Amino acid sequence: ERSAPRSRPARDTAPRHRDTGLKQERAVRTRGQVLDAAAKAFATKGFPAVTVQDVAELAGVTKGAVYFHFANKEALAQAVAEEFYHVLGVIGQEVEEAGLPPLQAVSELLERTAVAFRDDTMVQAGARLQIERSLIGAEMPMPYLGYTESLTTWLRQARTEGHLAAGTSPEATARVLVSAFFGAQHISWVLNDRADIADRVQEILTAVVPLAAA
Ligand SMILES: CCC[C@@H]1OCC(CO)=C1C(=O)O
Repeated sequence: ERSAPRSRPARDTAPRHRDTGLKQERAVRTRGQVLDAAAKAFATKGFPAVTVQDVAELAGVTKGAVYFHFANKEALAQAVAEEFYHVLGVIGQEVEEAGLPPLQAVSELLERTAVAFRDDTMVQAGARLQIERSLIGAEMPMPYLGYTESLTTWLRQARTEGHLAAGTSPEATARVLVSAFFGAQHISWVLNDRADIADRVQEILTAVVPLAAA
């Protein structure tokens, strides 16, 4: 006769679930530490000179822990560049949520971005990696266009609201602002490690925005 099915004790999911949760938490934390270390290394030494060992040492983890999260140095560069654009995106969202008049939003975006370039290692690393993109044998995010699009949207809104000087192109003005910002942050980085970038960006805004304003 068929044996009565053995009643099995309910699987005790708590410790395992808790254990998995802790493991996941630790993995997420380690990934963040590795990414921050990679940003510091890329920002200060540049992609070609950085080794995975450098990143492991800066993060205080083993090389194996780095390779657990990132297949190689190129993957680290891609992840840092993606995080760079995530940071720029958050700045854009914060300015959007501030509900400023469009020309003020343009200025606010560039002013906050200047501070991020001065103070945020992830941003500094992303900017340097984009300059070194031809040395990185991996697909890197498309630079400049997302930022230009954000500025163009606000400048078109300014035109719709009659705050743009007649004949001023929102698209061209956005490209001028991105080019000027890109150049200013690079020059500031070379000359004084971006200490004066906020002042340089203020000069751009003072020179360009009034010309665009109606
Ligand atoms: C914010 C202006 C553009 C920005 O400045 C440096 C850099 C690096 O690629 C940028 C980008 O990719 O959008």
